[in-house]
Amino acid sequence: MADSSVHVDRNLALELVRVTEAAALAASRWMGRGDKNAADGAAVEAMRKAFDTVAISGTVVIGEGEMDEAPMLYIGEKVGIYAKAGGGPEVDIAVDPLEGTTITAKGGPNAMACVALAQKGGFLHAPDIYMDKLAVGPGLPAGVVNIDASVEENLRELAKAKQRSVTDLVVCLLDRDRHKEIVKRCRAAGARIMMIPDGDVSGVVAVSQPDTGVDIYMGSGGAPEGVLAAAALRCIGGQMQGRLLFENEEQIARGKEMGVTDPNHVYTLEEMAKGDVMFAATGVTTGPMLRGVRHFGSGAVTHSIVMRSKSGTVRYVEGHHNFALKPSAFVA
Ligand SMILES: O=P(O)(O)OC[C@H]1O[C@](O)(COP(=O)(O)O)[C@@H](O)[C@@H]1O
Repeated sequence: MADSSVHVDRNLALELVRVTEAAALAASRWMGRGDKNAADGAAVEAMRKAFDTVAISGTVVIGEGEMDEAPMLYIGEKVGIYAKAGGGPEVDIAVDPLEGTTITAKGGPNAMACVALAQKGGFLHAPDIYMDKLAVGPGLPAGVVNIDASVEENLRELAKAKQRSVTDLVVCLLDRDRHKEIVKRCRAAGARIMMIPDGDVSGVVAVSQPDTGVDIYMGSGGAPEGVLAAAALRCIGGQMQGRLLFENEEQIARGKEMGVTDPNHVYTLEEMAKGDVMFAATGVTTGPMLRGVRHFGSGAVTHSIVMRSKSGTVRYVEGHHNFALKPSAFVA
């Protein structure tokens, strides 16, 4: 194995942004056109192509599915300049080329293209099932909330740590029937709720961004999205716990193949995304963290974030794309 210090080269930050920009530009062409599969397909294809020019030997560990169900960016696929040639930094990659396919199809807020990168073995190999998630922002005592504690207890402890009342807290969760009980209990405790239609990567990340007003994220969503959110929180700060929600024996067997020995294990942030981690995302539609792609005939403007756990640096990048000089970015 190569020297781990070169695994996540800081110069890769802008390379990652190019990858998420490509996916976002392609997906944005499908905004509001009512076809979530076309939007997703365009993002996947553009992201896959963009990876061909990134100076890594990458392995997709969180991707579009198994090799037999996804033609591109499937779990185990090798990507990057050195993938075939050999050499280069060996890294693991987590992708969600379009986080918020339905949002994009409807022209709603908060869809984005995301990528995370870690040293080999850095990411939890999460099967494509649900994960129960609990997240709070930075600057709080370790273990202030716990996935095994009750909703009421978590709200009480969080309010105490923030020196506020429970009525000041905002809980973010996906608007799903399965969350009715959590919603009922949060409301009964006096907390306020922010329901999002989709896109729990940005829902979780919102706890680390004071501007969003979100204090805590609760509820279940995709496990792959949980790992991506964990990668982002490792960089931007915050606490998160996740528990895989296996629904049947088949899923447990699949989990075992992927290295999950205890189906009830509660994963910490570090267990989901450990070591030196980078996270990049480009907005497809506008949300609290990122502006969506803005098209203007001969070009487009993209807004991206890229961050790294080792340095804690968070960069926002505005890309001005000229379709006359870069026709590949113009994907109709
Ligand atoms: O819609 P479900 O089944 O509740 O799944 C929740 C998951 O779907 C999303 O809302 C959006 O996923 P897509 O991008 O695949 O549409 C994720 O952010 C979330 O983790």
